[in-house]
Amino acid sequence: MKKTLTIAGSDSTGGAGLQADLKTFQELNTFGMSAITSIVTMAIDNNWSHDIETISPETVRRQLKTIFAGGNPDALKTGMLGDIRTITVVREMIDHYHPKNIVIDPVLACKGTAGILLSENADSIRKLLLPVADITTPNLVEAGILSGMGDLKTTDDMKNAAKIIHNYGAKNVVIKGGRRLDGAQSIDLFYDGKNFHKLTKPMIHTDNNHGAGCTFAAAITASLANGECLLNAVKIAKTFVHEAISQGAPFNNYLGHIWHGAYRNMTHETGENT
Ligand SMILES: Nc1ncnc2c1ncn2[C@@H]1O[C@H](COP(=O)(O)OP(=O)(O)O)[C@@H](O)[C@H]1O
Ligand SMILES: Cc1ncc(COP(=O)(O)O)c(C=O)c1O
Repeated sequence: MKKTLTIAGSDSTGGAGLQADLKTFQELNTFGMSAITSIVTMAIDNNWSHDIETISPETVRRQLKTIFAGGNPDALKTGMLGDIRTITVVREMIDHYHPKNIVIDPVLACKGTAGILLSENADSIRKLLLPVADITTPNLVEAGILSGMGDLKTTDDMKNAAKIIHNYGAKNVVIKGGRRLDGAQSIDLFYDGKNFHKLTKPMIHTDNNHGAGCTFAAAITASLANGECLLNAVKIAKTFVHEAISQGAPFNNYLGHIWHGAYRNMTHETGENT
């Protein structure tokens, strides 16, 4: 049995965060485990504003010790992390146990929030986590922050940002253009330090996209655990999340969920990705 681990925050609505990760891990036939770093709640009486309560770094460390006591996972991902102290604990545990297949989803900006939620974490993610990442999966906003380039508007901007982020030590980078990049296609850009690959799917005109980023990174993680190469893992994840978005449903007036179970009913070729 292949084991997967997420180190991430809780989204009690079940769409994003560690809940999305665990569902995706299971859908892709891996045994999911989680270390919880924070609890996010959203306020219906305050325009769905997000509140983040962080779990103490020592509790995060104890969860990771508990998990690693069963042996290393076959792949792991990080999602929303508390603050620099949590990020430091995660790096220390990675240095101690040397797990393979590390996916860093640098969660700094959430859909449904006006601003950047965790911008102060950007520096520590850059310094402590990118150097140990087999792949990092920023969205367009996060790639702009991590690269220092600010607003990214074109695929050429994405290429330049990917190179800068690769130089910080991430072995591979996939920047999610998603709905933030204008056009009829949703374009993600994969960079392995030498070549660029564009991952393209038709844009879905929907607001039911909460959790898409978490799910994309979790599908990469599970696919790596299953022995796929990085490019294949990213292609599978693109198909997985595309199907999940296309079968999403509204949760309330502010939020629409994707359906993490959509991929299981597909015929499993990786689609038109190039
Ligand atoms: N409306 C959409 N139509 C098709 N694909 C989308 C859409 N929105 C997001 N995606 C895809 O979902 C994945 C997650 O992207 P995104 O939503 O930008 O991430 P995040 O949740 O981190 O902001 C990417 O593969 C992106 O291309
Ligand atoms: C715990 C948690 N992690 C991550 C995210 C980011 O979600 P998404 O995949 O939509 O970017 C959210 C968004 O609300 C969240 O609550």
